[in-house]
Amino acid sequence: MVAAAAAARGIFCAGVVQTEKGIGGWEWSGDFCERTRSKSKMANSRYEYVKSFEVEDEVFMPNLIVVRIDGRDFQRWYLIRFSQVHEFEKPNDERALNLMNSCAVAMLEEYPDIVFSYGYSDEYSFVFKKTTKFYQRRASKILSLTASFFTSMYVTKWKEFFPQEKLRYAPSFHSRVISCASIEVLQTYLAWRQNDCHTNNQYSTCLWMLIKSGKTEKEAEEILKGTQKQDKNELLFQQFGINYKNLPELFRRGSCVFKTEVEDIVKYHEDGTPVKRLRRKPRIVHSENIAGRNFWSEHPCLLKELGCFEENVSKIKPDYVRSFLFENKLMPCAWIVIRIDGCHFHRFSEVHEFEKPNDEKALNLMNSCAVAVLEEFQDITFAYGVSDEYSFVLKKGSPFFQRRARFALSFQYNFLQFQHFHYNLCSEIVSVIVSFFTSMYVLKWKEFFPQNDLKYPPSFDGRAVCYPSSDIIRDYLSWRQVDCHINNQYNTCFWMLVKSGKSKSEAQGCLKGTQAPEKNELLLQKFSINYNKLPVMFRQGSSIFRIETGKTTTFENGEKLQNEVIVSHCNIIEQSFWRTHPNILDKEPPIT
Ligand SMILES: Nc1nc2c(ncn2[C@@H]2O[C@H](COP(=O)(O)OP(=O)(O)OP(=O)(O)O)[C@@H](O)[C@H]2O)c(=O)[nH]1
Ligand SMILES: [Mg+2]
Ligand SMILES: [Mg+2]
Repeated sequence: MVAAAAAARGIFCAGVVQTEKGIGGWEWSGDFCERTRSKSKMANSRYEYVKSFEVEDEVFMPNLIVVRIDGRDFQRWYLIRFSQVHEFEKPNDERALNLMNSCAVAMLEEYPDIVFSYGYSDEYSFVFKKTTKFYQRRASKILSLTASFFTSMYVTKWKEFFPQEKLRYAPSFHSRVISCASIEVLQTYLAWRQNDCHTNNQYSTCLWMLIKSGKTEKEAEEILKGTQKQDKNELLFQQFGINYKNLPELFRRGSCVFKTEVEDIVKYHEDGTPVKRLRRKPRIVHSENIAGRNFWSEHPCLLKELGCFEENVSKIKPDYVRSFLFENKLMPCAWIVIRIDGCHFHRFSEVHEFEKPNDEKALNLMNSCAVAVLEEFQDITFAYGVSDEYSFVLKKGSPFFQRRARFALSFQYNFLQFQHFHYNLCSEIVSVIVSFFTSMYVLKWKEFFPQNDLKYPPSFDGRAVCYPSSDIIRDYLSWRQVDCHINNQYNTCFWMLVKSGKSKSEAQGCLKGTQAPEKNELLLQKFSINYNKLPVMFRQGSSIFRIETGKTTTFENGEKLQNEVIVSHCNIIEQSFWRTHPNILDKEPPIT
């Protein structure tokens, strides 16, 4: 396969690979209204074999699916804390918690398969109904979409909860799937999370009271070392006159959101009497024991969609907790691609009136978000984007800690630029990239569409695929560029025909079975369009990578060449591109 691909590269001309079969050796696999609306979606080219590296990650029945999202760097003290930068009140900021709750309500409104959720601090767990078929139960799709939609809501709703406070940088969340083999396991999971809420809240209440009373953080930590629950309650009462039980339920118990039936007035009769209907609406509840039999049995919808709790949880079994902490790892020493794709962007582009078939502003917005991703994550060496998708290539894996150490030595910009992934943790990498990208998309929207409001929050899904060699990673990228070309050529013809008065099905008929040269001919003859003169971004997609600026920065222990992230619209199938930029796939950036 690789040899075949290399042969195709050899006969590449003027930006388009021409073979007997067409562009990039692709063969037409079907005729559809718009190419990107096709059932198979991806073009059928000789590079298509790269799809065989994708692995299935279905969460099989009867496992219950829980997705937990967690704010990235909201707390970890060694990085700039999101909560500190935005001056959250200590230990609990009611506005921040209400914002989290409001996003959780939006989640339940958007995804009917989520039947229960529980959250405190910067985390939220979403429980899907036992029969869910959401995204064919594929773990990475579910976890990425959940993190993305939540992030989108968080950024969108920020102003509502923090009217005085500007978002200083893009918040993002990581997420993971916890699969619970039975309702008993789910019950333990919920008990575990609520127990954590209680323990953390009690600890941080004591800690911050001590700090506010004049102790240093270190002194306060020392005082609390080894204390039991009862000791902490005593400390609060004796020293600060605080009865822990009287603190707000929101802080002590966390919040759950689930749907209950409420009577809604839908309209009024002529005589003024209301017409009421029962509606299922998400409700926020602060229950003392969310894993208790009593609480669960009070809510028929939870019993129906998830099952009933046989007994109360007497002890949180450590073996169960181990399973909650388990995460899938990606293959070591492989190139990793994270491909993200806009969720239902066909609708999104219609609602936001994107130009057809290509909207320059929308593509530039995607590119700008991808640049931000490369600036944030040094481990990403290359990105390629087209339409509503972006592929991010992570450097062939060296161990996470080694990388951290190396970059710590050459510390050059601000801290934010030196965040790395817990290397092989699949859900961590996928969710963080998708979430950060989404955050950027919402934040940057006005910069690219100053006249148009975002009508609803966009979301993206993502997946990770490992490729063992740089030849194959190049074939992967070639596959995406061939796809870009095929879609663009088809869509350009299709929309020109439609704009000239043909119906969509007539346009489809005209293009049925046509090959690349015929489409170019059609554009030239009928519309005087030279396909190769169309904007290069539409024809070749966008590639993003770092180049050296030629400048250096001096540190105590040496010098480092500066680099910058650039967007380029070039042919990445050709050998010449990779020869000109050997750093991207072949060697690590030089550090002296
Ligand atoms: N008009 C216009 N539409 C675009 C543009 N970029 C992306 N789109 C739309 O986004 C869609 C992207 O294709 P897909 O990702 O396959 O479809 P989707 O609707 O996002 O569906 P899922 O990805 O399965 O959720 C295209 O079919 C277009 O309808 C653009 O620049 N202009
Ligand atoms: Mg899409
Ligand atoms: Mg797409």
